[in-house]
Amino acid sequence: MFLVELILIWCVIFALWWYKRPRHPSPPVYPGALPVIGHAHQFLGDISQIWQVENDIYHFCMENGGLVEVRLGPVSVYVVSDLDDSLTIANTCMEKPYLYGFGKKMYGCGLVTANASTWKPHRKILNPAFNQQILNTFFQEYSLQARNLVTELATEAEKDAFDVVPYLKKTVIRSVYKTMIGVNPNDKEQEAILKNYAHATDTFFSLMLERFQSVWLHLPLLYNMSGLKKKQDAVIETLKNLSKKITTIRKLELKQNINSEYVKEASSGYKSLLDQLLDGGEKQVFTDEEIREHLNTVIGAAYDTSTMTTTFCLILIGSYPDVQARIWKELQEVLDGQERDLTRHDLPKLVYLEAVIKETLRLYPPVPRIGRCNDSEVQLKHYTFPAGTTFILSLYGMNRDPIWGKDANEFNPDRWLNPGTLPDNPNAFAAFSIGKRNCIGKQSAMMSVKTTLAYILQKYIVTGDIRNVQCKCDLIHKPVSGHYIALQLRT
Ligand code: HEM
Repeated sequence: MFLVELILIWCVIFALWWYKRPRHPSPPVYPGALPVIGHAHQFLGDISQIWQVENDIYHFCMENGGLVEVRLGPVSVYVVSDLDDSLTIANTCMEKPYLYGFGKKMYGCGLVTANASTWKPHRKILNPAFNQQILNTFFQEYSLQARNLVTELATEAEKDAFDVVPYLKKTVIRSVYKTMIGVNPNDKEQEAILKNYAHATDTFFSLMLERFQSVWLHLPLLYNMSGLKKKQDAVIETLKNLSKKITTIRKLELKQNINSEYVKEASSGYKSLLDQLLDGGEKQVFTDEEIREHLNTVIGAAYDTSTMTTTFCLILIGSYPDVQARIWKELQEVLDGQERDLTRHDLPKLVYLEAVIKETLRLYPPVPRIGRCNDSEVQLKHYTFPAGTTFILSLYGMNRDPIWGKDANEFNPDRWLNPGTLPDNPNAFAAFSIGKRNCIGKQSAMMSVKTTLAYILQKYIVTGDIRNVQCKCDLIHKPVSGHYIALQLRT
Protein backbone atom coordinates (compact mmCIF):
# COMPACT_ATOMS: atom_id res chain seq x y z
CA MET A 1 0.00 0.00 0.00
CA PHE A 2 2.80 2.35 1.01
CA LEU A 3 4.55 1.62 -2.29
CA VAL A 4 1.42 2.54 -4.33
CA GLU A 5 1.11 5.85 -2.43
CA LEU A 6 4.77 6.56 -3.08
CA ILE A 7 4.35 5.91 -6.81
CA LEU A 8 1.25 8.14 -6.91
CA ILE A 9 3.05 10.99 -5.13
CA TRP A 10 6.00 10.56 -7.49
CA CYS A 11 3.62 10.69 -10.50
CA VAL A 12 1.99 13.91 -9.23
CA ILE A 13 5.38 15.56 -8.62
CA PHE A 14 6.58 14.45 -12.07
CA ALA A 15 3.38 15.74 -13.74
CA LEU A 16 3.76 19.10 -11.95
CA TRP A 17 7.45 19.33 -12.96
CA TRP A 18 6.60 18.35 -16.56
CA TYR A 19 3.92 21.05 -16.73
CA LYS A 20 6.05 23.76 -15.10
CA ARG A 21 9.46 22.70 -16.49
CA PRO A 22 11.45 25.53 -18.13
CA ARG A 23 10.85 25.18 -21.85
CA HIS A 24 12.62 26.88 -24.71
CA PRO A 25 10.08 28.67 -26.85
CA SER A 26 9.57 26.82 -30.10
CA PRO A 27 9.12 28.35 -33.52
CA PRO A 28 5.81 28.30 -35.41
CA VAL A 29 5.05 25.10 -37.29
CA TYR A 30 4.17 25.36 -40.98
CA PRO A 31 0.44 24.50 -41.28
CA GLY A 32 -0.81 21.16 -42.54
CA ALA A 33 1.34 18.73 -40.51
CA LEU A 34 -0.27 15.30 -40.05
CA PRO A 35 0.42 12.93 -37.15
CA VAL A 36 3.47 10.71 -37.75
CA ILE A 37 4.22 11.84 -41.33
CA GLY A 38 4.25 15.58 -40.62
CA HIS A 39 4.45 17.53 -43.89
CA ALA A 40 5.95 14.66 -45.92
CA HIS A 41 2.73 14.19 -47.93
CA GLN A 42 3.04 17.74 -49.26
CA PHE A 43 6.32 16.87 -50.98
CA LEU A 44 4.78 14.25 -53.24
CA GLY A 45 3.99 15.07 -56.86
CA ASP A 46 6.08 16.50 -59.64
CA ILE A 47 8.88 18.95 -59.04
CA SER A 48 6.91 22.02 -60.05
CA GLN A 49 4.26 21.13 -57.42
CA ILE A 50 7.04 20.63 -54.88
CA TRP A 51 8.43 24.06 -55.74
CA GLN A 52 4.98 25.53 -55.02
CA VAL A 53 5.06 23.98 -51.54
CA GLU A 54 8.62 25.17 -50.94
CA ASN A 55 7.64 28.63 -52.09
CA ASP A 56 4.68 28.69 -49.70
CA ILE A 57 6.93 27.59 -46.83
CA TYR A 58 9.43 30.37 -47.59
CA HIS A 59 6.64 32.98 -47.65
CA PHE A 60 5.12 31.57 -44.43
CA CYS A 61 8.59 31.77 -42.87
CA MET A 62 9.05 35.43 -43.90
CA GLU A 63 5.62 36.31 -42.51
CA ASN A 64 6.21 34.48 -39.21
CA GLY A 65 9.42 35.87 -37.81
CA GLY A 66 11.89 34.26 -40.22
CA LEU A 67 12.17 30.84 -38.55
CA VAL A 68 9.62 28.00 -38.81
CA GLU A 69 9.49 24.27 -38.24
CA VAL A 70 8.70 21.75 -40.98
CA ARG A 71 8.23 18.07 -40.09
CA LEU A 72 9.43 15.38 -42.45
CA GLY A 73 8.06 12.27 -40.77
CA PRO A 74 9.62 12.14 -37.31
CA VAL A 75 12.38 14.58 -38.22
CA SER A 76 11.98 18.34 -37.72
CA VAL A 77 13.89 20.72 -39.94
CA TYR A 78 14.01 24.45 -39.31
CA VAL A 79 13.58 26.82 -42.22
CA VAL A 80 15.30 30.15 -41.61
CA SER A 81 15.15 33.45 -43.50
CA ASP A 82 15.84 35.89 -40.67
CA LEU A 83 19.06 37.65 -41.77
CA ASP A 84 20.84 37.61 -38.38
CA ASP A 85 19.91 34.03 -37.50
CA SER A 86 20.91 32.92 -40.99
CA LEU A 87 24.38 34.40 -40.61
CA THR A 88 24.81 32.84 -37.17
CA ILE A 89 23.90 29.45 -38.63
CA ALA A 90 26.03 29.95 -41.75
CA ASN A 91 29.13 30.70 -39.68
CA THR A 92 28.69 28.38 -36.70
CA CYS A 93 26.94 25.32 -38.13
CA MET A 94 29.53 24.27 -40.66
CA GLU A 95 28.38 20.69 -41.27
CA LYS A 96 25.98 19.75 -44.07
CA PRO A 97 22.82 17.71 -43.36
CA TYR A 98 22.52 14.07 -44.42
CA LEU A 99 20.82 14.96 -47.73
CA TYR A 100 24.15 16.24 -49.05
CA GLY A 101 25.43 12.72 -48.36
CA PHE A 102 23.49 11.58 -51.45
CA GLY A 103 26.22 13.21 -53.54
CA LYS A 104 29.14 12.17 -51.35
CA LYS A 105 30.11 9.04 -53.27
CA MET A 106 30.56 11.19 -56.37
CA TYR A 107 31.88 14.45 -54.95
CA GLY A 108 33.63 13.18 -51.77
CA CYS A 109 35.95 15.85 -50.36
CA GLY A 110 34.76 18.43 -52.93
CA LEU A 111 33.84 21.68 -51.16
CA VAL A 112 30.05 21.29 -51.38
CA THR A 113 29.85 17.87 -49.71
CA ALA A 114 33.02 17.87 -47.54
CA ASN A 115 32.81 17.54 -43.75
CA ALA A 116 33.71 20.75 -41.91
CA SER A 117 37.12 19.38 -40.84
CA THR A 118 38.11 18.59 -44.45
CA TRP A 119 36.40 21.64 -45.94
CA LYS A 120 38.41 24.21 -43.95
CA PRO A 121 41.96 23.34 -45.10
CA HIS A 122 40.81 22.47 -48.63
CA ARG A 123 38.96 25.78 -49.07
CA LYS A 124 42.08 27.62 -47.85
CA ILE A 125 44.17 25.91 -50.53
CA LEU A 126 41.57 26.45 -53.27
CA ASN A 127 40.75 30.14 -52.56
CA PRO A 128 43.77 31.54 -54.46
CA ALA A 129 42.75 29.54 -57.54
CA PHE A 130 39.71 31.83 -57.83
CA ASN A 131 41.39 35.18 -57.25
CA GLN A 132 40.75 38.11 -59.59
CA GLN A 133 44.14 37.84 -61.31
CA ILE A 134 43.43 34.24 -62.33
CA LEU A 135 39.85 35.06 -63.31
CA ASN A 136 41.04 37.84 -65.60
CA THR A 137 42.88 35.23 -67.63
CA PHE A 138 39.59 33.31 -68.06
CA PHE A 139 37.89 36.23 -69.82
CA GLN A 140 39.25 35.26 -73.23
CA GLU A 141 37.52 31.88 -72.94
CA TYR A 142 34.18 33.33 -71.83
CA SER A 143 34.33 35.74 -74.72
CA LEU A 144 35.19 33.03 -77.28
CA GLN A 145 32.31 30.81 -76.12
CA ALA A 146 29.88 33.77 -76.12
CA ARG A 147 30.83 34.59 -79.73
CA ASN A 148 30.21 30.97 -80.73
CA LEU A 149 26.85 31.08 -78.96
CA VAL A 150 25.78 34.21 -80.82
CA THR A 151 26.57 32.45 -84.11
CA GLU A 152 24.66 29.32 -83.08
CA LEU A 153 21.63 31.38 -82.03
CA ALA A 154 21.32 32.76 -85.57
CA THR A 155 19.30 29.66 -86.51
CA GLU A 156 16.61 30.76 -84.03
CA ALA A 157 16.45 34.44 -84.98
CA GLU A 158 13.34 35.86 -86.62
CA LYS A 159 11.37 32.76 -85.62
CA ASP A 160 8.93 31.83 -82.87
CA ALA A 161 9.96 31.52 -79.24
CA PHE A 162 12.39 28.67 -78.55
CA ASP A 163 14.05 26.93 -75.64
CA VAL A 164 17.36 28.70 -75.04
CA VAL A 165 18.52 26.35 -72.26
CA PRO A 166 20.26 23.70 -74.44
CA TYR A 167 22.27 26.45 -76.19
CA LEU A 168 23.33 28.01 -72.90
CA LYS A 169 24.19 24.66 -71.33
CA LYS A 170 26.55 23.90 -74.18
CA THR A 171 28.24 27.29 -73.83
CA VAL A 172 28.58 27.04 -70.06
CA ILE A 173 29.95 23.50 -70.00
CA ARG A 174 32.52 24.40 -72.65
CA SER A 175 33.81 27.47 -70.82
CA VAL A 176 33.76 25.79 -67.42
CA TYR A 177 35.52 22.76 -68.86
CA LYS A 178 38.20 24.87 -70.50
CA THR A 179 38.84 27.19 -67.58
CA MET A 180 38.74 24.48 -64.94
CA ILE A 181 40.38 21.63 -66.87
CA GLY A 182 42.19 23.52 -69.58
CA VAL A 183 42.13 20.99 -72.37
CA ASN A 184 40.95 21.91 -75.81
CA PRO A 185 37.37 20.81 -76.57
CA ASN A 186 38.01 21.50 -80.25
CA ASP A 187 40.07 18.33 -80.16
CA LYS A 188 37.74 15.50 -81.30
CA GLU A 189 38.55 13.14 -78.41
CA GLN A 190 38.10 15.92 -75.86
CA GLU A 191 34.85 16.94 -77.52
CA ALA A 192 33.49 13.41 -77.01
CA ILE A 193 34.64 13.42 -73.38
CA LEU A 194 32.93 16.77 -72.86
CA LYS A 195 29.62 15.54 -74.28
CA ASN A 196 29.64 12.39 -72.14
CA TYR A 197 30.64 14.39 -69.11
CA ALA A 198 27.75 16.85 -69.51
CA HIS A 199 25.27 14.02 -70.07
CA ALA A 200 26.51 12.02 -67.07
CA THR A 201 26.38 15.12 -64.82
CA ASP A 202 22.73 15.75 -65.84
CA THR A 203 21.85 12.10 -65.22
CA PHE A 204 23.56 12.10 -61.82
CA PHE A 205 21.60 15.19 -60.73
CA SER A 206 18.26 13.68 -61.77
CA LEU A 207 19.05 10.41 -59.94
CA MET A 208 19.88 12.36 -56.79
CA LEU A 209 16.50 14.08 -57.06
CA GLU A 210 14.78 10.71 -57.50
CA ARG A 211 16.33 9.51 -54.23
CA PHE A 212 15.34 12.72 -52.46
CA GLN A 213 11.71 12.26 -53.52
CA SER A 214 11.58 8.55 -52.61
CA VAL A 215 11.69 9.06 -48.85
CA TRP A 216 12.08 5.30 -48.15
CA LEU A 217 15.31 5.33 -50.19
CA HIS A 218 16.81 7.77 -47.71
CA LEU A 219 17.41 4.71 -45.55
CA PRO A 220 20.80 3.31 -46.62
CA LEU A 221 19.56 -0.28 -46.17
CA LEU A 222 16.71 0.11 -48.70
CA TYR A 223 18.75 2.32 -51.02
CA ASN A 224 21.59 -0.21 -51.16
CA MET A 225 19.13 -2.87 -52.42
CA SER A 226 17.46 -0.56 -54.95
CA GLY A 227 17.73 -0.31 -58.72
CA LEU A 228 18.38 3.41 -58.26
CA LYS A 229 21.69 2.66 -56.54
CA LYS A 230 22.74 0.47 -59.47
CA LYS A 231 21.94 3.29 -61.92
CA GLN A 232 23.70 5.84 -59.74
CA ASP A 233 26.80 3.65 -59.35
CA ALA A 234 27.01 3.26 -63.13
CA VAL A 235 26.89 7.06 -63.68
CA ILE A 236 29.43 7.64 -60.92
CA GLU A 237 31.72 5.11 -62.57
CA THR A 238 31.36 6.91 -65.92
CA LEU A 239 32.06 10.33 -64.42
CA LYS A 240 35.00 9.06 -62.40
CA ASN A 241 36.51 7.34 -65.44
CA LEU A 242 36.11 10.48 -67.53
CA SER A 243 37.79 12.68 -64.96
CA LYS A 244 40.50 10.05 -64.47
CA LYS A 245 41.17 10.11 -68.20
CA ILE A 246 41.33 13.90 -68.25
CA THR A 247 43.73 14.17 -65.31
CA THR A 248 45.95 11.34 -66.59
CA ILE A 249 46.31 13.03 -69.99
CA ARG A 250 47.12 16.36 -68.41
CA LYS A 251 49.57 14.90 -65.89
CA LEU A 252 51.47 13.23 -68.66
CA GLU A 253 51.58 16.45 -70.67
CA LEU A 254 52.89 18.37 -67.69
CA LYS A 255 55.51 15.71 -66.95
CA GLN A 256 56.73 15.89 -70.52
CA ASN A 257 56.46 19.64 -70.34
CA ILE A 258 54.03 19.64 -73.25
CA ASN A 259 51.67 22.53 -73.27
CA SER A 260 48.59 21.74 -75.29
CA GLU A 261 48.00 24.03 -78.27
CA TYR A 262 45.12 25.58 -76.43
CA VAL A 263 47.16 26.61 -73.40
CA LYS A 264 49.88 28.06 -75.65
CA GLU A 265 47.30 30.20 -77.40
CA ALA A 266 45.65 31.43 -74.25
CA SER A 267 46.42 34.77 -72.69
CA SER A 268 49.61 34.95 -70.69
CA GLY A 269 49.30 33.76 -67.13
CA TYR A 270 46.44 31.41 -67.95
CA LYS A 271 46.43 28.34 -65.74
CA SER A 272 43.40 26.09 -65.46
CA LEU A 273 42.23 24.91 -62.04
CA LEU A 274 43.50 21.43 -62.88
CA ASP A 275 46.96 22.75 -63.71
CA GLN A 276 46.99 24.76 -60.51
CA LEU A 277 46.08 21.68 -58.50
CA LEU A 278 48.62 19.45 -60.24
CA ASP A 279 51.23 22.18 -60.07
CA GLY A 280 53.65 20.29 -62.25
CA GLY A 281 53.46 17.34 -59.88
CA GLU A 282 56.11 18.89 -57.64
CA LYS A 283 54.08 20.66 -54.98
CA GLN A 284 50.89 18.67 -55.46
CA VAL A 285 49.03 18.92 -52.16
CA PHE A 286 45.94 16.86 -53.02
CA THR A 287 45.87 13.20 -53.99
CA ASP A 288 44.71 12.36 -57.54
CA GLU A 289 41.35 11.22 -56.13
CA GLU A 290 40.89 14.51 -54.25
CA ILE A 291 41.77 16.51 -57.36
CA ARG A 292 39.11 14.65 -59.34
CA GLU A 293 36.53 15.22 -56.61
CA HIS A 294 37.30 18.95 -56.55
CA LEU A 295 37.08 19.19 -60.34
CA ASN A 296 33.79 17.30 -60.51
CA THR A 297 32.39 19.46 -57.71
CA VAL A 298 33.39 22.74 -59.29
CA ILE A 299 32.01 21.72 -62.69
CA GLY A 300 28.78 20.41 -61.10
CA ALA A 301 28.41 23.61 -59.05
CA ALA A 302 29.05 25.93 -62.00
CA TYR A 303 27.08 24.19 -64.72
CA ASP A 304 23.33 24.50 -64.04
CA THR A 305 23.65 27.59 -61.82
CA SER A 306 25.28 29.74 -64.51
CA THR A 307 22.95 28.36 -67.20
CA MET A 308 19.82 29.17 -65.19
CA THR A 309 21.06 32.63 -64.20
CA THR A 310 21.56 33.52 -67.88
CA THR A 311 18.19 31.98 -68.78
CA PHE A 312 16.25 33.99 -66.18
CA CYS A 313 18.18 37.15 -67.15
CA LEU A 314 17.18 36.73 -70.80
CA ILE A 315 13.52 36.08 -69.96
CA LEU A 316 13.40 39.13 -67.66
CA ILE A 317 15.23 41.38 -70.11
CA GLY A 318 12.82 40.21 -72.81
CA SER A 319 9.88 41.05 -70.52
CA TYR A 320 11.01 44.64 -69.80
CA PRO A 321 11.72 46.53 -73.05
CA ASP A 322 12.79 49.65 -71.12
CA VAL A 323 15.44 47.60 -69.26
CA GLN A 324 16.65 46.14 -72.57
CA ALA A 325 16.84 49.62 -74.11
CA ARG A 326 19.02 50.82 -71.23
CA ILE A 327 21.37 47.83 -71.54
CA TRP A 328 21.67 48.52 -75.28
CA LYS A 329 22.40 52.21 -74.62
CA GLU A 330 25.08 51.29 -72.08
CA LEU A 331 26.65 48.81 -74.51
CA GLN A 332 26.74 51.49 -77.21
CA GLU A 333 28.45 53.92 -74.84
CA VAL A 334 31.02 51.43 -73.59
CA LEU A 335 31.78 50.06 -77.07
CA ASP A 336 31.78 53.56 -78.63
CA GLY A 337 28.94 52.59 -80.95
CA GLN A 338 31.12 50.01 -82.71
CA GLU A 339 30.25 46.39 -83.30
CA ARG A 340 33.44 45.08 -81.77
CA ASP A 341 34.55 42.33 -79.43
CA LEU A 342 34.33 43.05 -75.75
CA THR A 343 37.53 43.35 -73.75
CA ARG A 344 38.02 42.48 -70.12
CA HIS A 345 38.29 46.20 -69.36
CA ASP A 346 34.80 46.83 -70.76
CA LEU A 347 33.18 44.58 -68.17
CA PRO A 348 33.38 46.85 -65.07
CA LYS A 349 31.87 49.68 -67.15
CA LEU A 350 28.69 47.65 -67.80
CA VAL A 351 27.21 48.84 -64.51
CA TYR A 352 23.54 48.64 -65.48
CA LEU A 353 23.93 45.15 -66.96
CA GLU A 354 25.50 44.06 -63.68
CA ALA A 355 22.52 45.54 -61.79
CA VAL A 356 20.16 43.51 -64.01
CA ILE A 357 22.09 40.28 -63.30
CA LYS A 358 22.09 40.90 -59.53
CA GLU A 359 18.39 41.76 -59.51
CA THR A 360 17.68 38.55 -61.45
CA LEU A 361 19.74 36.53 -58.97
CA ARG A 362 17.91 38.22 -56.10
CA LEU A 363 14.45 37.26 -57.36
CA TYR A 364 15.31 33.97 -59.06
CA PRO A 365 18.28 32.50 -57.17
CA PRO A 366 19.30 29.25 -58.90
CA VAL A 367 20.07 27.79 -55.45
CA PRO A 368 17.03 28.86 -53.40
CA ARG A 369 18.08 27.06 -50.20
CA ILE A 370 21.04 25.41 -48.56
CA GLY A 371 21.26 23.02 -45.62
CA ARG A 372 23.36 23.18 -42.47
CA CYS A 373 23.80 21.11 -39.32
CA ASN A 374 25.29 21.98 -35.91
CA ASP A 375 27.60 19.79 -33.86
CA SER A 376 27.03 21.79 -30.66
CA GLU A 377 24.15 23.80 -29.18
CA VAL A 378 23.38 26.96 -31.14
CA GLN A 379 21.79 30.10 -29.70
CA LEU A 380 19.71 32.15 -32.13
CA LYS A 381 17.85 35.40 -31.44
CA HIS A 382 14.73 33.77 -29.95
CA TYR A 383 15.46 30.03 -29.85
CA THR A 384 18.14 27.61 -28.75
CA PHE A 385 18.76 24.41 -30.70
CA PRO A 386 20.58 21.30 -29.55
CA ALA A 387 23.42 19.69 -31.53
CA GLY A 388 22.27 17.70 -34.54
CA THR A 389 19.54 20.14 -35.66
CA THR A 390 18.94 20.46 -39.40
CA PHE A 391 18.55 24.00 -40.74
CA ILE A 392 17.42 25.01 -44.19
CA LEU A 393 18.56 28.54 -44.97
CA SER A 394 16.04 30.06 -47.35
CA LEU A 395 18.25 32.12 -49.66
CA TYR A 396 15.06 32.82 -51.61
CA GLY A 397 13.46 34.33 -48.48
CA MET A 398 16.53 36.34 -47.51
CA ASN A 399 16.67 37.85 -51.01
CA ARG A 400 13.07 39.05 -50.56
CA ASP A 401 13.36 40.10 -46.90
CA PRO A 402 11.25 43.18 -45.99
CA ILE A 403 14.58 45.01 -45.57
CA TRP A 404 14.49 45.36 -49.39
CA GLY A 405 11.50 47.68 -49.01
CA LYS A 406 7.91 47.63 -50.20
CA ASP A 407 8.95 46.57 -53.69
CA ALA A 408 10.95 43.55 -52.45
CA ASN A 409 9.08 41.25 -54.85
CA GLU A 410 9.40 43.59 -57.84
CA PHE A 411 12.06 43.48 -60.55
CA ASN A 412 13.84 46.80 -60.13
CA PRO A 413 17.50 46.80 -61.27
CA ASP A 414 17.79 50.48 -60.40
CA ARG A 415 17.96 49.65 -56.71
CA TRP A 416 21.54 48.39 -57.33
CA LEU A 417 22.74 51.66 -58.85
CA ASN A 418 22.60 53.70 -55.67
CA PRO A 419 24.33 52.17 -52.63
CA GLY A 420 22.15 54.44 -50.48
CA THR A 421 19.00 52.53 -51.49
CA LEU A 422 20.48 49.08 -50.81
CA PRO A 423 19.86 47.32 -47.49
CA ASP A 424 22.64 48.01 -45.01
CA ASN A 425 22.81 44.28 -44.21
CA PRO A 426 25.06 42.61 -46.81
CA ASN A 427 23.46 39.21 -46.10
CA ALA A 428 20.22 40.39 -47.67
CA PHE A 429 21.71 39.34 -51.02
CA ALA A 430 22.24 35.63 -50.51
CA ALA A 431 22.19 34.17 -54.04
CA PHE A 432 25.79 33.00 -53.62
CA SER A 433 25.11 31.93 -50.02
CA ILE A 434 26.49 33.81 -47.02
CA GLY A 435 29.25 33.41 -44.45
CA LYS A 436 32.46 31.43 -44.70
CA ARG A 437 31.07 28.56 -46.77
CA ASN A 438 29.78 30.76 -49.57
CA CYS A 439 30.25 30.26 -53.31
CA ILE A 440 33.90 30.16 -54.29
CA GLY A 441 33.02 30.80 -57.94
CA LYS A 442 30.83 33.90 -57.59
CA GLN A 443 33.20 36.30 -59.38
CA SER A 444 33.78 33.87 -62.22
CA ALA A 445 30.00 33.31 -62.51
CA MET A 446 29.31 37.06 -62.68
CA MET A 447 32.05 37.49 -65.27
CA SER A 448 30.87 34.67 -67.54
CA VAL A 449 27.16 35.57 -67.32
CA LYS A 450 27.90 39.25 -68.02
CA THR A 451 30.10 38.43 -71.02
CA THR A 452 27.50 36.05 -72.49
CA LEU A 453 24.65 38.56 -72.07
CA ALA A 454 26.68 41.44 -73.49
CA TYR A 455 27.40 39.47 -76.67
CA ILE A 456 23.81 38.27 -77.12
CA LEU A 457 22.27 41.69 -76.49
CA GLN A 458 24.68 43.42 -78.83
CA LYS A 459 23.41 41.25 -81.67
CA TYR A 460 19.78 40.44 -80.85
CA ILE A 461 16.60 41.96 -79.47
CA VAL A 462 15.09 39.52 -76.99
CA THR A 463 11.39 39.16 -76.28
CA GLY A 464 9.87 37.10 -73.48
CA ASP A 465 7.22 37.17 -70.80
CA ILE A 466 8.19 36.25 -67.26
CA ARG A 467 4.47 36.01 -66.32
CA ASN A 468 4.17 32.85 -68.46
CA VAL A 469 7.10 31.14 -66.80
CA GLN A 470 6.31 28.18 -64.62
CA CYS A 471 9.14 27.15 -62.33
CA LYS A 472 10.33 23.91 -60.82
CA CYS A 473 13.13 23.10 -58.47
CA ASP A 474 15.23 19.97 -58.33
CA LEU A 475 18.61 20.83 -56.94
CA ILE A 476 18.35 24.06 -58.89
CA HIS A 477 15.49 26.52 -59.34
CA LYS A 478 14.67 26.66 -63.05
CA PRO A 479 11.87 27.29 -65.52
CA VAL A 480 9.95 24.21 -66.58
CA SER A 481 11.41 23.62 -70.07
CA GLY A 482 9.66 25.82 -72.53
CA HIS A 483 9.81 28.30 -75.33
CA TYR A 484 10.25 31.44 -73.35
CA ILE A 485 12.30 33.78 -75.52
CA ALA A 486 12.36 34.85 -79.15
CA LEU A 487 15.19 36.65 -80.94
CA GLN A 488 15.25 39.34 -83.56
CA LEU A 489 18.44 40.45 -85.27
CA ARG A 490 19.42 44.05 -84.53
CA THR A 491 19.76 45.97 -87.75
C1 HEM B 1 25.32 32.24 -60.87
C2 HEM B 1 25.96 31.13 -60.63
C3 HEM B 1 26.17 30.54 -59.27
C4 HEM B 1 25.37 30.57 -58.16
C5 HEM B 1 24.02 31.24 -58.02
C6 HEM B 1 26.04 29.82 -57.13
C7 HEM B 1 25.55 29.66 -55.84
C8 HEM B 1 26.18 28.92 -54.85
C9 HEM B 1 25.64 28.66 -53.54
C10 HEM B 1 24.30 29.17 -53.03
C11 HEM B 1 26.53 27.91 -52.87
C12 HEM B 1 26.39 27.32 -51.46
C13 HEM B 1 25.97 25.85 -51.60
C14 HEM B 1 25.75 25.14 -50.29
O1 HEM B 1 26.19 25.58 -49.25
O2 HEM B 1 25.08 24.08 -50.33
C15 HEM B 1 27.66 27.68 -53.75
C16 HEM B 1 28.77 26.97 -53.40
C17 HEM B 1 29.78 26.68 -54.28
N1 HEM B 1 29.91 27.12 -55.58
FE1 HEM B 1 28.64 28.34 -56.55
N2 HEM B 1 27.22 29.35 -57.61
C18 HEM B 1 27.35 29.78 -58.91
C19 HEM B 1 28.41 29.54 -59.76
C20 HEM B 1 29.55 28.86 -59.43
C21 HEM B 1 30.70 28.70 -60.28
C22 HEM B 1 30.84 29.33 -61.68
C23 HEM B 1 31.58 27.91 -59.61
C24 HEM B 1 32.95 27.45 -60.02
C25 HEM B 1 33.62 27.87 -61.05
C26 HEM B 1 30.99 27.58 -58.33
C27 HEM B 1 31.57 26.79 -57.37
C28 HEM B 1 31.05 26.57 -56.11
C29 HEM B 1 31.70 25.75 -55.10
C30 HEM B 1 32.98 24.95 -55.28
C31 HEM B 1 30.89 25.82 -53.94
C32 HEM B 1 31.18 25.20 -52.58
C33 HEM B 1 31.85 26.26 -51.73
C34 HEM B 1 32.23 25.82 -50.32
O3 HEM B 1 31.45 25.10 -49.67
O4 HEM B 1 33.31 26.22 -49.88
N3 HEM B 1 29.76 28.18 -58.25
N4 HEM B 1 27.42 28.31 -54.96
